[in-house]
Amino acid sequence: MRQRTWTVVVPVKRLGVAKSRLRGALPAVPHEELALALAADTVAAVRACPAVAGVVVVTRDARVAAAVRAARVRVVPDAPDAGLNAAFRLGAAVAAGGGGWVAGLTADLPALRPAELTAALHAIAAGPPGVRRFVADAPGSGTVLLAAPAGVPLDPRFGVGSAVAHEAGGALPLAGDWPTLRRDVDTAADLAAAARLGLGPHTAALTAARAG
Ligand SMILES: Nc1nc2c(ncn2[C@@H]2O[C@H](COP(=O)(O)OP(=O)(O)OP(=O)(O)O)[C@@H](O)[C@H]2O)c(=O)[nH]1
Ligand SMILES: C=C(OP(=O)(O)O)C(=O)O
Repeated sequence: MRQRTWTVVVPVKRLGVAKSRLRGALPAVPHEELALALAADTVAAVRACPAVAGVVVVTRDARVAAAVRAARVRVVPDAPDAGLNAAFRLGAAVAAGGGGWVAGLTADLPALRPAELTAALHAIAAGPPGVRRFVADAPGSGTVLLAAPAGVPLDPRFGVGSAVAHEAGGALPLAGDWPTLRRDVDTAADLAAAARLGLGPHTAALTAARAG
């Protein structure tokens, strides 16, 4: 897919309350730095994907907004402040203005490789027309990516058990060997698994600081 036909929505929670299950995973690193690094690496990988025309980051956090600002990134204040799905809906409404495909992606994918995201987006666009698709996380119960064709509402149902919820809502699961896309980081064990895949530079710098 050579054309940039996708807008990707990435909600990021306020750093002080984000990724609470990960708190203490890197004892020498302030938790907010770790949460910020995960988001920064995720957004950088999305920006590097040739299929992506734009990124919409939905956040109330000024540090996140400052860190992700770059070409093709639009920061939208999480004005509803009503949870992850409300943030996805807001971002999707903004992204729909682009007129292409819209994808919602979680911001906790620090090992994400642009080539894997590109492959997943390509598979979605080449699949059955008019249908929402999702990519489950590594354990299979959650969702890392939900995609909707132009004109179809994203209808996000993220949260515990979201893979079942998305399928029940009519989205089709996408099979594919994309370990860095599926590797969301909720716990210290997830972070270790992501490190084995290869972390993006922001998160890698923090884990290196711990080692040193
Ligand atoms: N803008 C926004 N983003 C959110 C919100 N809730 C979660 N997110 C983001 O959505 C992604 C996936 O959510 P979770 O894995 O549940 O993250 P979390 O709520 O920060 O983590 P826990 O506290 O451990 O449950 C993370 O990258 C969060 O930053 C929200 O209310 N608003
Ligand atoms: C937000 C989700 O889950 P988790 O918090 O486990 O990443 C999800 O998978 O929809």
